[in-house]
Amino acid sequence: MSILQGQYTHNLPQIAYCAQEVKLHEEQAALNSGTTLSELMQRAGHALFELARNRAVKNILIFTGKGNNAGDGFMLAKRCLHAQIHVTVCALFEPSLLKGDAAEAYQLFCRSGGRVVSLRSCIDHSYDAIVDAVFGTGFRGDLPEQVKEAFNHFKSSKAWKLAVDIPSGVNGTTAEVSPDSFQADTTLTFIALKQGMLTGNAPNLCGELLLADLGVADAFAELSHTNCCYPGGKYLRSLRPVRAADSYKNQCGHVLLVGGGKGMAGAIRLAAEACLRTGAGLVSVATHPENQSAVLHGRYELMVHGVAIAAELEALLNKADVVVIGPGLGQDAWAKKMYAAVKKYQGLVVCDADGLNLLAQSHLPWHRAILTPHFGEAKRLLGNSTFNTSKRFEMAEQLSAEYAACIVLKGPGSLIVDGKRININRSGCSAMASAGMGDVLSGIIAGLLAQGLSRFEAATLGVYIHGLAAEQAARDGQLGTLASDLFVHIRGIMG
Ligand SMILES: NC(=O)C1=CN([C@@H]2O[C@H](COP(=O)(O)OP(=O)(O)OC[C@H]3O[C@@H](n4cnc5c(N)ncnc54)[C@H](O)[C@@H]3O)[C@@H](O)[C@H]2O)[C@@H](O)CC1
Ligand SMILES: [K+]
Repeated sequence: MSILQGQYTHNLPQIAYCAQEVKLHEEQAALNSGTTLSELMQRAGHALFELARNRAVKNILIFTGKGNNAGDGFMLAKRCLHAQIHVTVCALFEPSLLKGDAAEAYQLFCRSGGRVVSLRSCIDHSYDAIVDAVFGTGFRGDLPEQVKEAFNHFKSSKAWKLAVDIPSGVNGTTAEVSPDSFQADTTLTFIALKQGMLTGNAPNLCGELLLADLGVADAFAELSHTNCCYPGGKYLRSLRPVRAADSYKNQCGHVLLVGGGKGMAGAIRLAAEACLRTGAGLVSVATHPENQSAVLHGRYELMVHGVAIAAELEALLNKADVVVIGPGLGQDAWAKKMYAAVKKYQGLVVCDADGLNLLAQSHLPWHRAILTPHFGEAKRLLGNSTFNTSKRFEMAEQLSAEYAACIVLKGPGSLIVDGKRININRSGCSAMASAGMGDVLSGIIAGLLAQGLSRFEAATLGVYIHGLAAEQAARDGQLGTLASDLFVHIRGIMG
């Protein structure tokens, strides 16, 4: 099927752009491909129509806005009229506000016999599909009240919900999400992936994500810039360390995990076991003397040291290739002594949990570290910074610059930022809100670092393995997924 016949794909590219970048270059990309923006709008309408037809939609409601996103909606509506699909277009803004290609699309719809209606006249009917053609790449800020009212009215409708380009309410550049945004089952996005759709709460609002490049992908890629990648599973799996047949344990890296304050043996044990399962050759634990036998119990591959004073820890640090600090560490005097000793360590460090909370008290950079904050920890690390912390990209980039570290900002669509490079992880539930999940992630990343992966690779592959293992564990049908349920899956994914 050619582009002109409305092609779209489930195979998403491994690169994403700011929504502004798409807006900036779409016209030139069209010209360089021998076409026009008006033709692109027709292609967008055609792709939407093919998608609706493949779903055997019979009775469709389309909400329209005042920009070109609405133009795509009118193109879809016109095709529905011609195909004798019952279509209702509810204009949430006066059509007289439409300009250029969108105004022309509206005229075409009217000339085909279409009429727009108000929200009041469509709320008492039911539809098998509801389409959001209100805002796309031009959206900023919060949704206007009449748009919220329309979306809220159909919130519990069982209709299939399709977002045109981006669900209205999602900022395609920053990933900020307005309250009452459109909750799509499917989003058909155009030309290129927009980074703001891929992280935080935005992926939940997009539902299944499809792409129609409208035949201008190559021209667009030549014109546009991005430092944001969206690596696929095949690439990520290619990063897995491979063990030579004649290797021995001392060649596979030695990780030292520091944590487990009084009465908190579980977190460090989870992190240490994740490290073993990811393939680290030797795994040592430095924990409060009270926890020594609890951490060792049942996992005799670990070397567990009860450590009371900094000098004991320093001796262990000298033997380690990679250090993890934070799981179950606490913030008492013992924890502060351990943290201070690790902060002086010159090698690679993964810092999580209370390690991050102690770091937030000093705000000192940590070269060679990977920091793995969730949203709350990230806010603490940024202190009294006044910028809007719902902007995930800015937040992660600022953390990376301030701490000179690689940042893993956890959450659905985890962001991995190292200097100027940004990855968005594809796995949906890398930071499931259950006890111990973060500890397992820090252990996986350290295990990968120990086997020679770069910070960026270890963080990227680590988040992928963790997310995939969590998804697989959840699919097993347990009531709640336990962090330790991930272990068996980690082995499978590591191959
Ligand atoms: N011919 C073209 O230019 C093409 C455009 N495309 C579509 O056009 C879209 C982009 O079009 P536009 O640049 O017109 O942008 P939008 O259609 O997203 O709308 C922008 C309009 O909404 C207003 N607006 C933004 N945020 C608002 C808020 N919080 N409250 C109230 N009003 C707000 C802006 O002032 C502007 O009038 C894409 O997402 C895509 O769907 C595609 O069809 C490809 C071709
Ligand atoms: K939309």
